[in-house]
Amino acid sequence: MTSTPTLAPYKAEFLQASIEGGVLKFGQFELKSKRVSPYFFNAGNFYRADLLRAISTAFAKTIIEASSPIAVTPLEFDIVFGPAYKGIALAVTTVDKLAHLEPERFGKICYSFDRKEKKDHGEGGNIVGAPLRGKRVLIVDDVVTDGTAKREAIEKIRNEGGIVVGIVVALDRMETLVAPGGQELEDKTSAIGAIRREYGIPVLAILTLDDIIWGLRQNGKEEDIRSMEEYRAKYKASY
Ligand SMILES: O=P(O)(O)OC[C@H]1O[C@H](OP(=O)(O)OP(=O)(O)O)[C@H](O)[C@@H]1O
Ligand SMILES: O=C(O)c1cc(=O)[nH]c(=O)[nH]1
Repeated sequence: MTSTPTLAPYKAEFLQASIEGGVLKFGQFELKSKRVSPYFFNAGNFYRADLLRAISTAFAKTIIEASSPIAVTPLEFDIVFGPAYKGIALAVTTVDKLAHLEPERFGKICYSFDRKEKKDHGEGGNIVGAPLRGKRVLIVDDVVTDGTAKREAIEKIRNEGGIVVGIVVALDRMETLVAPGGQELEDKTSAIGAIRREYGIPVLAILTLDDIIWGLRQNGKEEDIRSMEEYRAKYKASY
């Protein structure tokens, strides 16, 4: 069984803020897939200034790392796009944080997000923020469950003439896909792996299930560690 030997300080800080802020909870939760999980990451709970700062810092640092000129394939983008609703705050605050941390490179980076329902009066349309046509777009969001919301975002961006260059999520749950009816599949592919293959784009995460288990081992409860390890052994994807 794999486990992260250590975490970058910004990831460890993000993990700690997520637990302390009640964003990452342990117990029993039914997922969108109908699977019962011993943990749940509710990005809707990042509503307090200090927590928002923790998540935007973690997104910005993950993006800065991936776009470093010394990375194998540096991520290059013009716009950070957050799918409605929870992605909106993530995109806006991440752009602000990128510009703050690296003003030379990211001082003019833009944000954009979609409306869930098209607006047919005033300025109209279904995109708010920077126009996407001809621009390289990086999607940020909380988690990937089955990938439906990410596929919809990709289609919307492409329909507006944007070029999707990658996705960064807060958490990679590292688990296998589930059939629409909730049945387990023989195939051990993850939703993130399926998106990577289908669109040929990088999908990065600030934290993974392995990271959370590593963090719990430092100062978590024995029973949480046990149920998380059992869950990982049962559902871990092969990617
Ligand atoms: O479908 P996936 O790509 O696997 O992602 C699952 C998404 O679904 C939820 O958001 P939802 O689309 O319900 O919108 P919300 O932000 O308004 O809650 C959740 O917060 C994820 O972002
Ligand atoms: O699978 C889900 O429904 C899901 C899991 C999770 O950890 N967070 C979330 O918002 N949704």
